[in-house]
Amino acid sequence: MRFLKGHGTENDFVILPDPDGELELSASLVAAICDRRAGIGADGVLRVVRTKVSPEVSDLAGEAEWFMDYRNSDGSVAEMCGNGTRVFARHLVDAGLAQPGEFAIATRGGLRRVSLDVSGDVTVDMGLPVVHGRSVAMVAGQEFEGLHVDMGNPHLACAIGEPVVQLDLTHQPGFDPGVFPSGVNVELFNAVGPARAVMRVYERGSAETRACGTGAVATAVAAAALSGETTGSWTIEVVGGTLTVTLTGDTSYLAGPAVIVAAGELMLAE
Ligand SMILES: N[C@@H](CCC[C@H](N)C(=O)O)C(=O)O
Repeated sequence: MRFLKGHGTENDFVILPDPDGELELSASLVAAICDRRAGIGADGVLRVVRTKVSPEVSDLAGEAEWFMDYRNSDGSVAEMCGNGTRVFARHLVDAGLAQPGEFAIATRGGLRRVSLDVSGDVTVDMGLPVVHGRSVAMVAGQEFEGLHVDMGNPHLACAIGEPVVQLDLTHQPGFDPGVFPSGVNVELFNAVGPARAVMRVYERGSAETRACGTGAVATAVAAAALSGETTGSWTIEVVGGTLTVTLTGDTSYLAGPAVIVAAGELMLAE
């Protein structure tokens, strides 16, 4: 099986081209591929499959030729992945499967429009963030309150007082299962200046990652709310680089670099 490896601000993915949807991608195979010692190593897998042969999203086939089938590194399925969408778009263009410029990608969270610019940055229209109210996360024995933001997938973005670099994010934060019955991605951030935040994230299904695109948008929404704003452009510093989030009131955009770094043949099998 051919694979590629790519990342967006060091949120890294194994890309599996499977245009006709022939691959049986079990949770255990995904976990084996993402294993950083015994596999290739990644935060998740992006299966590249034609939308029309993907029953989950085949209704989107008229608008998007390709479906990003995203899996977390533990093999679980997620609705959306912002950085994954950007890396997926980069792969489609590099592989000649899409024209540079603007096009749509099908995800479980719906259609996402992407555009590539000459600098190499990829921007995704992430849709309108949906704010559900406040909830709490327990991180290393401390309780933090945050904003519950739905980006297609669930987020709890918490502004905290202590520097995020000092946090112990080794373990899955505690959360209210009544609020998040399918789990949650937890962002911890420091608002560090006008329209700028430093963020770390513990992702559902993947542990701490060096960036999370949907989490960056959730963080921008929570940081904007702190200063009574709902629109504007936010710089989100993540462990793996810098992302730009623009909130328009009607939708949100996520922009940043996305690169393919390797290609090869996968020897792992079920
Ligand atoms: N890294 C992603 C989010 C991936 C999915 C997430 N772990 C979930 O289970 O919802 C991003 O860049 O958005």
